[in-house]
Amino acid sequence: MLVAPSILSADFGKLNEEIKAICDGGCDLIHVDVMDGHFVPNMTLGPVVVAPVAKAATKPLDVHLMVENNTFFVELFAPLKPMYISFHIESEKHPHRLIQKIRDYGIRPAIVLNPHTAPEAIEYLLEDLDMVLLMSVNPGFGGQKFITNVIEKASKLKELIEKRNPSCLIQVDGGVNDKNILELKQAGVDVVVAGSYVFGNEDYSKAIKSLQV
Ligand SMILES: O=C(CO)[C@@H](O)[C@H](O)COP(=O)(O)O
Ligand SMILES: [Co+2]
Repeated sequence: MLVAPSILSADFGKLNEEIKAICDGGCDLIHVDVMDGHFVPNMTLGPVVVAPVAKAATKPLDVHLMVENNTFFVELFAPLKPMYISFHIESEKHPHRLIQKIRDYGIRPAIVLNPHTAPEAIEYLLEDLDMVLLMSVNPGFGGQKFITNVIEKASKLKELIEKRNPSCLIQVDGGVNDKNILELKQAGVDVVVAGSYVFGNEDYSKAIKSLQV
């Protein structure tokens, strides 16, 4: 299991130290939550803050867009060369076109599904994707309770992925911790995002390793 700590739960007063700590602690990716105050009722990071993060990081960035104007934000974040950019299917009228645009920047495209969205909604996009992110909380905030039916959803998505594009990864984001990690693994999940669990632990390295099952 790959682990992507979400810096939404980091101490922004010492962001550089926090980035160094999770990288030295053995994380696989650094999850960056971008919120616009429209698609979700919260606002977070722009490229001005994320640029020094990208500079300090020794692990690749995984940018999770929670915005209405996806194209605008893809153009803003592409110069930072993240490994992944993911956008919500619920906020995009032309997902196939946007996937190509992300790939043209040399970035791996991923799509995010809110808790109510069925995996079938993206069946005909799977061939073009490197990762699908299933939200296991409502997007907008860290520290929420894990929605357990994501386990069943991950198993269903896994079947579609086996049929359409076996190299596409499944990522789960929200409320992930050492109590639900094995179930996620068994359902076929490849990458987990963990914010409050990692940054709420005194030993980031220990917390990260406890999820690398
Ligand atoms: O995208 C989001 C929230 O919208 C996440 O990436 C959270 O930041 C995860 O935080 P925890 O649920 O792990 O505390
Ligand atoms: Co996220």
